[in-house]
Amino acid sequence: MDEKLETMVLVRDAVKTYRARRVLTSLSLSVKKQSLYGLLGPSSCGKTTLLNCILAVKQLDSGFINLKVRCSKEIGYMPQELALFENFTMKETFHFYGNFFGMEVKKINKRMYELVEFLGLPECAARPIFTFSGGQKRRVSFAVALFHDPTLLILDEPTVGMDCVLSERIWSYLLKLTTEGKTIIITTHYIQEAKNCDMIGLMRHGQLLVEKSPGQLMAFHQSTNLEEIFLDVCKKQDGLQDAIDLRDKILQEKKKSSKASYRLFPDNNWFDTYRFMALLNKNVLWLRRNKLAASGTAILPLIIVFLYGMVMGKDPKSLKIALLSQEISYDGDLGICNGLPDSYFETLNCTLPSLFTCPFIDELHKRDINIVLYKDYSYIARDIASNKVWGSIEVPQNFTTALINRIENGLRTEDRIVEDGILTSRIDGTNAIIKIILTNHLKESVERFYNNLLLSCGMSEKARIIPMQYNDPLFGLKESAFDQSALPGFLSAFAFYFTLIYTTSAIMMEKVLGLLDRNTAAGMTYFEIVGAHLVVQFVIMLMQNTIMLVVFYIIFGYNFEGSVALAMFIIVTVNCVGISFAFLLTEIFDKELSTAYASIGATVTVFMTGGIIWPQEGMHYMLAALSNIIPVAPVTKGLISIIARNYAITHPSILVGLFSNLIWTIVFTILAYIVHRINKVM
Ligand SMILES: Nc1ncnc2c1ncn2[C@@H]1O[C@H](COP(=O)(O)OP(=O)(O)OP(=O)(O)O)[C@@H](O)[C@H]1O
Repeated sequence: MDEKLETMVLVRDAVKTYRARRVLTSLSLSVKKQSLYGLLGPSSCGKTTLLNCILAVKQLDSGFINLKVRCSKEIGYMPQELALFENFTMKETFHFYGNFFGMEVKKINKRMYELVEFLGLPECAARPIFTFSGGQKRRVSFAVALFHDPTLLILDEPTVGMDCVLSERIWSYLLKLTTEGKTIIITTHYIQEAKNCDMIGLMRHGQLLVEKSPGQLMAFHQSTNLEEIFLDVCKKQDGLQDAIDLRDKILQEKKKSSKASYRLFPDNNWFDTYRFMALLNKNVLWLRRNKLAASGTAILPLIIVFLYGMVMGKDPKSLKIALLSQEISYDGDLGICNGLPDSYFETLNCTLPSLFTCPFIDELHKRDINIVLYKDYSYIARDIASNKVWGSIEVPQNFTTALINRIENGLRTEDRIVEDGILTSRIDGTNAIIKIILTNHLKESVERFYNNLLLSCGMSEKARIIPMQYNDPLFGLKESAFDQSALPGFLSAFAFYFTLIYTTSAIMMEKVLGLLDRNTAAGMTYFEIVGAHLVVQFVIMLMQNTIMLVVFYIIFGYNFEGSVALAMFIIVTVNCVGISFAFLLTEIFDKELSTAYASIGATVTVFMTGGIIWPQEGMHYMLAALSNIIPVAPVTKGLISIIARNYAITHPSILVGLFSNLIWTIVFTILAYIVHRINKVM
């Protein structure tokens, strides 16, 4: 059989819907080997969708596609979008695709010079592509499709943005390629351009209206103007619209029972070392080219951990408290309390040298509380409202005498006198942490003041001691510090966040630019994308984890009881959850912004449910039960066990965390793969 008459691409009864919207309706098309096939039609008629289905980037709902190629290497695809790494130079771009297709370096260079010359591209191959003009960028994209000398070329509007001279050159080059054995499918809006094609397919509303050679079309419609012919064909289709609608209805019914089938590339491996290495080099090169993003992977963790070390858990200093003492006259300062001896209580003997307001104030000063004297409560209320003071303490008029009376008379003290000897405080509740800290300081100050007072009044130590003794904790620090105890939780949440944002941004960039589709059409598999990103991500996450551990435990000196290697291992498992979740998000969303919102939402959820900001024991009981299975939450307990308790990997709290991370990594990866498959069909 004459090879030229053999069919290279055969599409039969292709039906494709995007959600409920039908884009291809029972479309059949056949492209002969070594021919130039022009697929023409108005915008949105479904040309790109058809090409994507031919390239197996998308799947038909029903119908049949057969390609006479042995592997994806035999196809060259130029998408409508640029689909180029614009930070790469032209040379790097050609080398990436050359390596991707397993070409030798010598051959890559030879091909590069040929194409640069033919397409009139800038001589300086070392210039990044973003410095090129729009037309030059399109020519680089065209060159990429031709680069590995494929047998079947699929070009989606290659001449857009090119001047008529260049466009003419490209058409004659394409014709020359067909004489050299190539088959070409080309889409264009410029209908007249297609007069050079061997065959023209006129598409409208997802259907192929006509499939004839330009000569046949012109003879049949007695016109040399393809645009006129196209309009003529469209008018006839409009006349037939009712019949077509009826046929569509029948087809819809048929579609439910028929399945799509493909005969594509039998030897398209799920993993190819050339492709993998090219992708890996590309990821490394991308980091080298994007110095800002690369340095961000180190600077962001540094900034965040330094901020944590400098901000979290530090006691608020010089908090102002209003003092309204009816014992001491208001004169704007605390001069009346000046001159207290250092060993005040030892010389006091329940009386002099001053009123008891003063030693109490002294205790507050020792805790860095700033006392401001007031003469009237209305001023205090005004200043609390405007945040000038954090609360108030009121000292009754006979505070000193009432206290002495109470100490001397014990249980016999009258109620009225007991009341006169009681301090009243009112702390602003708008900031819960300051309220807790101030209340604690007040309690400690009163306790110490009262204890010393009892001592100075000669009360025996046995009677003075409060019936509670606080021993050192078994684990953790004696002085409970929020920053120390919250650190394991923050470590795991940060590890999740850093990997999530890096992975989502790297993949979304490629997706939005159309690079994922271009490379998928060129044979790149899901496993190769994931693998190549994992290798780079692994190095980055080890660096980020090391930065966090070094800054927290060496520079800031937080307490670390357990094994650093085990902590690192646990954090790496959190990274794995972050990466797999990132893959899922990038499959679900098409826009970078949506992925960013989802990443922030997920990180906030990890912070809220991981017992980091507030203990899990305080959660709603249903959520508290769920927190044991929410991603990352269980591992926080495991990290606490390592960092504060020096437990081994065999401890149940650590095993549960590891198991949870393993399960979530697997679940997210499987879900990402399922959504990836669904996206092809949708
Ligand atoms: N992923 C998608 N989800 C939903 N609708 C889509 C999707 N891709 C394309 N469409 C819709 O399908 C229709 C056909 O789109 P397609 O890109 O195939 O048209 P086209 O003929 O190539 O148009 P143009 O010449 O303007 O590129 C359009 O209405 C488009 O909005």
